[in-house]
Amino acid sequence: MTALRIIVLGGHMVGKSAATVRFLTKRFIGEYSSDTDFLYRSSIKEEGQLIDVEVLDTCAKHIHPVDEAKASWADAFVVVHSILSRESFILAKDLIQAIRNLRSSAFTPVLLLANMTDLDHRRQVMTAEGREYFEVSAAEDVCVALAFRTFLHEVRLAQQQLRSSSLKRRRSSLATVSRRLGAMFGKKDSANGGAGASNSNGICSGGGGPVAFHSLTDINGNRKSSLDSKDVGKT
Ligand SMILES: Nc1nc2c(ncn2[C@@H]2O[C@H](COP(=O)(O)OP(=O)(O)OP(=O)(O)O)[C@@H](O)[C@H]2O)c(=O)[nH]1
Repeated sequence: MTALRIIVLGGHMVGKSAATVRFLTKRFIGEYSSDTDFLYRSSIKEEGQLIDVEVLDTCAKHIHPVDEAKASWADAFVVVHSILSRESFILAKDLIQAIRNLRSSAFTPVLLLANMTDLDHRRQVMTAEGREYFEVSAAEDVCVALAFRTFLHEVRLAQQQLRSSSLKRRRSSLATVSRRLGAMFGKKDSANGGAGASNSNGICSGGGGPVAFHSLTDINGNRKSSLDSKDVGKT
């Protein structure tokens, strides 16, 4: 079984734990905790192979939410902010910079989650600004699983490709997977009676309007993929 280690980072009360638990629902071992870092272990099936996933849900109360030890422990990073808080968005960007400074690895996948889209009327952070990311609602379970699953999928691919140490081959393969995922979620969307759809900008929309925009960035801020996947609505 292959292991994958993920750290979830972000400001206070942005929904890190809610998103983590939502993703790991029915699989997580341990308790929901908001006062300390909390490590979840789970086995997730990925293309017929069981992956041992460890997710470290960090506590925003720490002065240094990510240090060298954590940065080198992790294979990948999920940075969460709330669309209701510009401050949390700025912190998310700072955290990505901190990860960049701490990591020695050339490839460090980062997933940005913009949480609390169910409270869109109170939005302070626009989808058009800043880098691309997934928009989710941990409370209403919108796009959380899609975001994590897509991320895990691409991280695994990148790891395999790194092993074969061909940068050119890696880029090409990521694009292929992106297309496959697009087709896969497109089918699911259609099977759900068109509950979700995405426009030409890749913004996913569920029954209630725009809910997700997604991509991966490496630690240098370079976009790792451009997915055309359709929103699966409530995943
Ligand atoms: N409306 C709404 N509330 C949410 C959402 N995600 C989380 N919450 C609520 O926001 C509060 C904070 O969520 P947590 O998951 O504990 O946030 P956290 O980032 O882990 O908090 P810290 O303890 O500061 O690290 C809780 O009351 C959640 O129920 C969401 O998508 N929408």
